[in-house]
Amino acid sequence: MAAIEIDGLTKRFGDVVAVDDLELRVEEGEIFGFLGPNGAGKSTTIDILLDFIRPTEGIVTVLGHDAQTEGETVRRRTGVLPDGYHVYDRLTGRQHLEFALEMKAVDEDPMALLERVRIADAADRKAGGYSKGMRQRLVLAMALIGDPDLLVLDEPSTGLDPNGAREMREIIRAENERGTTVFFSSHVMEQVEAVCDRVAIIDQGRLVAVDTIDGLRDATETGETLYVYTTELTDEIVDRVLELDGVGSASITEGRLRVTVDGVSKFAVLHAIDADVVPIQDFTVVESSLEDLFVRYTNDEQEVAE
Ligand SMILES: Nc1ncnc2c1ncn2[C@@H]1O[C@H](COP(=O)(O)OP(=O)(O)OP(=O)(O)O)[C@@H](O)[C@H]1O
Repeated sequence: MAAIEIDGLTKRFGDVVAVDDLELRVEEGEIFGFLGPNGAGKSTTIDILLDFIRPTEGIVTVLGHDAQTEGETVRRRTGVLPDGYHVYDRLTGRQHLEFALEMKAVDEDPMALLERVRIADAADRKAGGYSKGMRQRLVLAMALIGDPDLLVLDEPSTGLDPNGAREMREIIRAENERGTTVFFSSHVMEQVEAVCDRVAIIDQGRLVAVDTIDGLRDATETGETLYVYTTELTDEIVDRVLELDGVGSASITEGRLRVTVDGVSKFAVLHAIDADVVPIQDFTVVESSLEDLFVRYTNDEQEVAE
């Protein structure tokens, strides 16, 4: 069964089309990345999944329930870490959980929940003194009450330092291993890439790609990019490099020679440049990044729209 099934979803706010005929299927047990630049329609889609807002058109099914007619069941089985969340500065972590458990009439151990998000040692400290990452994890602990089948995380890594983001990813993975499907929205490819099984990229409300991380990587420029520092750099040198075997592209970028290599060893290309074209002083190698792909997909879409 699909954990989330979105079929022909459109949401208009007056003249603004926030979501445009979106089709998406998230399988049970996946960590699914929902990626798009600011304003792409991510929050709107999440709000529709949880029936906080109603679609203009389309059908959304969450955990086998129609999001619109069975919104309450969907929300009961889903844990949500919203983009804008709030903690009470004067309450401790433990008090937050005790309060949330009472509200939901669930009998669980607050400490076990705090342990799952790795802030049990701060259970009796006031949340006002927590770091941003700890506050966020406290809200996540409240979302974990009742062992949800689906976790919806809206921009969970935004504003966290690299350690905080890594810790968040580890917690997400651990929850996923307990059997929870995770729907993870972000506008930063790097954060999604590190944790998700599959990724959908949306832009201006439209789906522009959906694939595994490896599949997306295959769709990017294959191979690697070399940045080569040479004793001399002219258009003629670039033309000569372009003629070498295995060179996909060559150009001058920020005073360096930028070369993409296809199907041959980068050392063969470097050797040929050094021996036949121009002496090499130094070089760096950069793996083609998914961030580049993301920028390309979303920029291309903008060009199409313009
Ligand atoms: N209540 C609303 N009324 C009018 N326009 C809205 C409303 N909510 C969202 N929009 C518009 O819909 C589009 C999609 O917004 P949405 O918040 O879903 O994007 P997002 O991908 O979540 O962006 P962000 O990463 O900035 O949160 C934007 O153009 C936004 O201005």
